[in-house]
Amino acid sequence: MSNAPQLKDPSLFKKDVAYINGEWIKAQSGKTFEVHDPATGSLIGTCPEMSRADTTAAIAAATAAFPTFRTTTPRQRARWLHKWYTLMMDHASDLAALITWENGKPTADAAGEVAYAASFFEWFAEEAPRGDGDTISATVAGNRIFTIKEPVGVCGLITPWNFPAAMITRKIGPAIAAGCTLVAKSPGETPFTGLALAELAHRAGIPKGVVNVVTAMQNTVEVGETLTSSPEVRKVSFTGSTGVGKLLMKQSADTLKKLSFELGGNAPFIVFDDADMDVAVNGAVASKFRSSGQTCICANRIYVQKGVYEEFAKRFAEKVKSFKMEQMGANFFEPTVITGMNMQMQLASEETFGPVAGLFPFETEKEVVDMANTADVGLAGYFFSKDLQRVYRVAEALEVGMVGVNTGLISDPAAPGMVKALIKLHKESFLSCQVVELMLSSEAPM
Ligand SMILES: NC(=O)c1ccc[n+]([C@@H]2O[C@H](COP(=O)([O-])OP(=O)(O)OC[C@H]3O[C@@H](n4cnc5c(N)ncnc54)[C@H](O)[C@@H]3O)[C@@H](O)[C@H]2O)c1
Ligand SMILES: N[C@@H](CC=O)C(=O)O
Repeated sequence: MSNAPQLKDPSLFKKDVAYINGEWIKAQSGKTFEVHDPATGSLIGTCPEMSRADTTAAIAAATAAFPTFRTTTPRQRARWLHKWYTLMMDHASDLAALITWENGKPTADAAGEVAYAASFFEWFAEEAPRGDGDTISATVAGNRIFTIKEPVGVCGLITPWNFPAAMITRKIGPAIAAGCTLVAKSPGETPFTGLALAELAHRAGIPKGVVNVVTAMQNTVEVGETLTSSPEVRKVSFTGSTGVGKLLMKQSADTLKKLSFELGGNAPFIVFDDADMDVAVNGAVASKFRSSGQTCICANRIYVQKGVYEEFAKRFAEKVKSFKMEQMGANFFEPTVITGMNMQMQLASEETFGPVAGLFPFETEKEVVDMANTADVGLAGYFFSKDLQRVYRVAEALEVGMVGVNTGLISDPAAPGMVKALIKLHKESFLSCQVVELMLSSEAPM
């Protein structure tokens, strides 16, 4: 059975070509790889199996484009990003259809991803003109120190299949805003969405060589080695598994690259006795089952205080039972809730990355914070409580980069990863501290 969508604009579906130096080209070897619909296993199409030679050509294009692109005004780069954002929204239904086709996520999730992905271009268009330096008092009387920010250069971007659009745009947005050029390696399982985005970059008028997208499946390691060993590539930004992150960091050592990594998670999700039960149940559903439980910031261990454990488990399981699968089949795993978990079980220490929710009972705040902090990774965490003092205490005690309080959704283009950035208080009051990382070089004295 084929789920091939009828696109309103079929030219967004790019088969057998990738985007280098403003042109749609095949792999130099002529080789291709197959991409399959994860729902049915049927063939979607083929993509170029790019190699070291193709990646080197893409790096050369980005290197040649950089001297001119870095001198464009931030305002002009903001316009390009805005245009790209508008084109994404104009083609939102086609992009969502491509995402569902190659990734398998539900159509509502795919539509949400397109809006989220486009929001990175909108947000970084607004940031582009604000990459100013500082004025600092010097230690010598009468002197002042000025700093300016410069684009770091060619960026190598590597992204995963679980967000075929959003993980690419969250890297390209800041790169373009800062005046960097780039080579993106899209995920082998879901390359067509990234290629459709490249087509929209072309239509937005982004100069040739600024955005290059290479595709590979069998040659993934070779492409990664080329990006990480190239002296022309000044920064690598990677989202994916911790194991591959470690490898890329080692490979980048010889050329001393700047690195930004978003790696695996194992988020604790804590429901205290005093939580608003409706908010907590809805938050757990949103955090655990968004994108079928395949997000790095998914609730992985759901800790529920004993006083509300039974009620929470019943209401949460009822919600999950009411899910309607768009189709059933061998490639789907039914959303599952497991109660009575303990810390010796595998789910307590491993990222599940799927639609399985394990519920752990706990008694005291100290006990749950200790359990939450046993993980060897600390990407995100969530908790639900109406006690304002507990909110600040627990938010600071959790050893994670992002904390959601009374919310299960913390993805936001304005929230930097790996920083305790987002605290959403009960009754919608909102506290946040933002550290915006544009892809800029270290500040140089004027
Ligand atoms: N922190 C985040 O924002 C975030 C987002 C999505 C996924 N993830 C994590 O990623 C994992 C699941 O995604 P995955 O299985 O696609 O991860 P993965 O690390 O296998 O793949 C991610 C990307 O890296 C590429 N890749 C794999 N091996 C490579 C190599 N040797 N050299 C260069 N590139 C290589 C893949 O082709 C893909 O494009 C989970 O652990 C998840 O938590 C994290
Ligand atoms: N980093 C992602 C989620 C990871 O899978 C996000 O932006 O939400």
